[in-house]
Amino acid sequence: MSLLTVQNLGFHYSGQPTLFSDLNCTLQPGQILTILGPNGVGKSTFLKCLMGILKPTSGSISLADQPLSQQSVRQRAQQVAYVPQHVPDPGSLTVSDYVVTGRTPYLPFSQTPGAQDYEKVQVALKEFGLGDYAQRRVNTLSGGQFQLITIAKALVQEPRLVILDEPTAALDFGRQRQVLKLIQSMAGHHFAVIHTTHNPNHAFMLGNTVGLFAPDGSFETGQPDELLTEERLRATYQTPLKLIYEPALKRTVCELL
Ligand SMILES: Nc1ncnc2c1ncn2[C@@H]1O[C@H](COP(=O)(O)OP(=O)(O)OP(=O)(O)O)[C@@H](O)[C@H]1O
Repeated sequence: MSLLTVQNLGFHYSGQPTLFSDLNCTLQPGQILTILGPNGVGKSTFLKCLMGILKPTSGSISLADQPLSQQSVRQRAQQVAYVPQHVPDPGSLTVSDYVVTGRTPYLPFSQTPGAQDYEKVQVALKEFGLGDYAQRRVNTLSGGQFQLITIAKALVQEPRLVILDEPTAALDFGRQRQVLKLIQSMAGHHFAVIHTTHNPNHAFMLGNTVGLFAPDGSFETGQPDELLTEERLRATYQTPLKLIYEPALKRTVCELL
């Protein structure tokens, strides 16, 4: 049984051309799917279909063998956490009060979070080295700090699948590594993770599975070393680049020329 099964998925915005029309993939617990593709090809749109935010034009999505469309919002939220590219401004909440909203799918109607929920928040914040930020107002954080907080909120949701749309976009080099290591650690704890990135090196670093959108919207999955050829990456990004096997790293790196 797969955790996630996507079959023949298609989508177009009303009155717009088709973005993708036959997208297929499966995901098991502990698997990481790194999604690459050019700007505007439909990566975020695909993630929104997975979250039930957008209704696919065709095809099907099942979570733990149950069609996504038959699951309640609460059921879905207990299984899947999503960190969008643009998170709505949470105003002047403290970091702690913002992150604890990740516990909402587990709280009985109109019940406020308790001590156990806040403990989970502290654990998640410490994981990011942000334990001291608990009482800071969210609207006083930098863009990168806020991005980490949104991932911490997804973690306290304790889902089976974590979907992250460009989680490293606002992060410095060190924080990027921290998030990639966190993704690896989540997979090690049997979470499945789907994330998008514009850096092919993230796919080579994580290994596991890569999903590549070609400029025409076709989508293929495979092992990074097999799927990410120079030819495919050049065609994807319409730019000269080179793949080099780096023995000291024991992996391939992608360099722009
Ligand atoms: N609500 C909308 N209505 C109409 N078109 C939209 C809407 N949202 C996105 N699009 C268009 O759909 C296409 C795919 O957008 P999407 O955000 O999924 O791309 P992406 O691959 O995530 O891009 P990026 O890498 O730049 O974040 C783009 O051409 C975008 O302009």
